[in-house]
Amino acid sequence: MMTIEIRTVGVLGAGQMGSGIAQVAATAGYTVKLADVDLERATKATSKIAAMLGKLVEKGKLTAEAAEATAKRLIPVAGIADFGDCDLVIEAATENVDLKLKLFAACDAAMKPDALLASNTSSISVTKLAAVTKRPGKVLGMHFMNPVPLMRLVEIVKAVQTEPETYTTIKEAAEKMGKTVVTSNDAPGFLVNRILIPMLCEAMFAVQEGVGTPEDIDTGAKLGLNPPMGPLELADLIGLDTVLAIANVLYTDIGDTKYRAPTLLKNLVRAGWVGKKGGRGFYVYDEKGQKVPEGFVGTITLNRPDKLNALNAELVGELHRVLAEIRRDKDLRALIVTGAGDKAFAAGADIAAMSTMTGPEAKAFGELGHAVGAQMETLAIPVIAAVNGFALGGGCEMALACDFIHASTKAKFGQPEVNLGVIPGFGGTNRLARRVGIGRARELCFTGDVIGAEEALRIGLVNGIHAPEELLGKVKEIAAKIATKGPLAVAQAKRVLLRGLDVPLPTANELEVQAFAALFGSEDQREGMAAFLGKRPANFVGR
Ligand SMILES: C/C=C(\C)C(=O)SCCNC(=O)CCNC(=O)[C@H](O)C(C)(C)COP(=O)(O)OP(=O)(O)OC[C@H]1O[C@@H](n2cnc3c(N)ncnc32)[C@H](O)[C@@H]1OP(=O)(O)O
Repeated sequence: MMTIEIRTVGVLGAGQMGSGIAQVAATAGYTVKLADVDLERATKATSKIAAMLGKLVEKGKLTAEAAEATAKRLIPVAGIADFGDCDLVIEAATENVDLKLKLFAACDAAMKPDALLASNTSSISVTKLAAVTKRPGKVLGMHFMNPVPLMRLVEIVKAVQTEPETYTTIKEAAEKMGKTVVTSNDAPGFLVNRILIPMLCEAMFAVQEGVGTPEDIDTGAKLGLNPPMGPLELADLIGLDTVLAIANVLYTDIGDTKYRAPTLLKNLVRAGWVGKKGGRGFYVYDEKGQKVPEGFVGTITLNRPDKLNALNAELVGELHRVLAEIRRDKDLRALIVTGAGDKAFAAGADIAAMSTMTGPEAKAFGELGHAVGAQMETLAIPVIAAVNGFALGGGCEMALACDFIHASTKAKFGQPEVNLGVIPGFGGTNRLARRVGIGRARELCFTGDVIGAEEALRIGLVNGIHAPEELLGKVKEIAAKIATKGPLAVAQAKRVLLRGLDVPLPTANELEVQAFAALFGSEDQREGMAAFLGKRPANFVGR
């Protein structure tokens, strides 16, 4: 039987997999028609692929001419109806059997009779897909790995109906795309997932049964077996919902309980913790998808909401004690300070308590406030104020003692002590002047004016403002980001920035040189630079 010569490839689905397939097919010299639910999505994906090709040119991995020619071969189309002249269509839609059956029937109706039809499915029976078409002999599975341009494997899955010529033609096409082919008969999970999914589930059973922590299981697998990634990290990357769906296919279709999904996996998916794409799975991820070490960010909440968290000696003393404890905690990498309730960070020192203080008592109270400020400034870890409402008087001063401030759009700042016949006593005068400049500090301290979040942002008192319901989440993201950096480096940066304020510039620069040099030879310096050169994320340990 004659087989078709492949010149034009249709790719259905412009997501990560479909775009990757379109890229490698166009790079191999095929004309590629890329379709999704509408032309806009297909066009966006095509532009993204062109940008990706541009990056390869920048890195010297592709010539500008080759990138331009490849981009020209990529044609976004409105939908399946445009696949009429395609010699091969590769379906790369969401892993949903009903959807794929519908798309297969639609492709079959739109395509010329001798064209071949492949699915990128990772688990759905290709035999079942072939059966809804009028060309079952020309159907097979073409399971690419993610990310398609980088992963060398394509798993070709023969449906029961697949004709030998179809297999040969597709194998040649995959090889022309630079892939190594392995061949699987149509069985649950095919080859790769039949091996992979039980392995990932076994790692999850180990967590579920308390055999080890996710970190130890992944480290054990990486260092003991040498894969680039641990099983739980990989499960998070694939998506726990996808892992569960494939595990369910294996269990249902093979019928052996050894393929059952762990309850832990089901619960994580029920919670919406589907891995990297959802920001949380076995690990927590920041907005860039970088793993955030958990337990490294602490939060102190000023908790006296009925008095707008006004700072009496008891609360300030407690704050001092907790900060001393935090100083001894070797695991923490960032600290957040915020206020309880939705109205105040802290509305100042407690006026009722201060109203009866003698001069010496006020001195002791002021010294206690200053001791807390000094504690926060000299902690090795960054302290971030999340100002959720009023930060007046001592409240503003506590925020100023933090390394930097983010605030809710509802926040209000001020040093209104002059209204009470006193002045700021917890460091407000000088820290405010250092933060916003002497002129603005003078005006705020002399008038007792209260300013809103926008103005605080404008004068540089706060670094960012956020919707009230988003404030803590945003600050946690910043703290989590800091927690992924080298703790020794962050500590030195904090120390030099603080001490540099009090000395002449040449001395400050000398401090910087000393701190810079002191970091060399640390485990973290070696790890950070090796990670950059090895093109992998760094794993800092704080030594
Ligand atoms: C060193 C540091 C020094 C010297 C200082 O910090 S001096 C204090 C500087 N701060 C202030 O002057 C602000 C005082 N508070 C206010 O002006 C207002 O409370 C407010 C504008 C912040 C909010 O007003 P409002 O929404 O109307 O709320 P209330 O005033 O009714 O407050 C609710 C309860 O909290 C008590 N409160 C508020 N701030 C303080 C404070 N700094 N010290 C003691 N108690 C405070 C307030 O009295 C209310 O209590 P109750 O009356 O309900 O018992």
